[in-house]
Amino acid sequence: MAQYRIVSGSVAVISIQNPPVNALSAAVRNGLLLSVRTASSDPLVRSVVISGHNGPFCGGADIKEFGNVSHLESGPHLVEIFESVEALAKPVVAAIEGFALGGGLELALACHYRFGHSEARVGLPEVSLGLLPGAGGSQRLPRLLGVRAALDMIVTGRHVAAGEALNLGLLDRVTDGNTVDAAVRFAQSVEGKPLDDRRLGNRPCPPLENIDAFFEDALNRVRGRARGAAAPLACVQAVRGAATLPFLQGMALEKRLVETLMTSGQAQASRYCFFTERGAARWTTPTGARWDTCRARPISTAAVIGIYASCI
Ligand SMILES: C[C@H](O)[C@H](C)C(=O)SCCNC(=O)CCNC(=O)[C@H](O)C(C)(C)COP(=O)([O-])OP(=O)([O-])OC[C@H]1O[C@@H](n2cnc3c(N)ncnc32)[C@H](O)[C@@H]1OP(=O)([O-])[O-]
Repeated sequence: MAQYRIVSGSVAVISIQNPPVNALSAAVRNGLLLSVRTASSDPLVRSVVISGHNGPFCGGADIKEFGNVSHLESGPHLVEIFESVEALAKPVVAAIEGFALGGGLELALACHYRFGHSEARVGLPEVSLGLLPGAGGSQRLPRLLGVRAALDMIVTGRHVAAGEALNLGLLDRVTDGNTVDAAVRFAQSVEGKPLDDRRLGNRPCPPLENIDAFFEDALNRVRGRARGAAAPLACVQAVRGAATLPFLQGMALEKRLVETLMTSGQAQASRYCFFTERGAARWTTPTGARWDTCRARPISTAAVIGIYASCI
């Protein structure tokens, strides 16, 4: 569930393997933490690249595990894994192809550098599941992009294309070629360099003028759009924590907020919608026709039926 290999003599490549979207299931989380610890203790390893197997980087936490305590507790928490990544004394480069969403982007934010393919997209869509980024995203993203850009991404949950992510500073490099190869070459080029200023948890959030007025306005705007949804308001509260609290206190606030949302009826309903929308697309008929094998029949003739309404 997380493949570990050494390339170019000194670079450990950790590849997340959980098709189809490389979701961070308990097995992946166990494999990821083990791989990070192996890379940390392996004297041959001087840098690390984290990638996704067979296309996407990572579609986030495994939504199928939500509400299932045994599953959630059968692997380390994402916050613990991401703290280990960020604290590693060797540079860690995220090689993002396809998409890095939710916990997948939070993993990339815990890395010291982020490479993206030109067609990749990133985002924190947790709000669409009635949640908020619950593994450091609400605290690290504002420290990287500033409050305004981070709040926009977190409250809307929108996907950001690689070009915009590069302009925002979310990606350090964008490539049209093989992202992992480019990330390996870059990782080698930064081996031995200081990492303190690359650790987002160490950074203060860029200052924001009139912070109270800004967040009051943000809350009012979100209240107007959210129509009773709790998650968008909690997103604003979490980002305000990033702007006003030390990192660890902000992380504690994020944890309280996401734990409250996770058990809410709104989040459970959003998860149900997520899976039923996908289930509805996989229809079958009593005659055996299926969504994945049926083919549209060619239309050779058509008729027009008009309704003539006399007005005299
Ligand atoms: C801690 C952290 O802060 C928080 C708490 C989190 O991280 S919460 C999680 C945040 N992440 C998300 O919100 C991303 C949700 N996924 C999507 O937006 C899309 O899936 C996609 C990634 C853009 C791909 O679209 P697609 O059109 O190519 O394929 P698909 O048909 O949609 O999905 C293909 C198959 O993958 C399944 N799937 C997709 N994402 C999944 C996920 N995150 N967990 C589990 N299964 C997932 C989906 O149910 C379907 O299964 P099946 O029907 O085949 O059995």
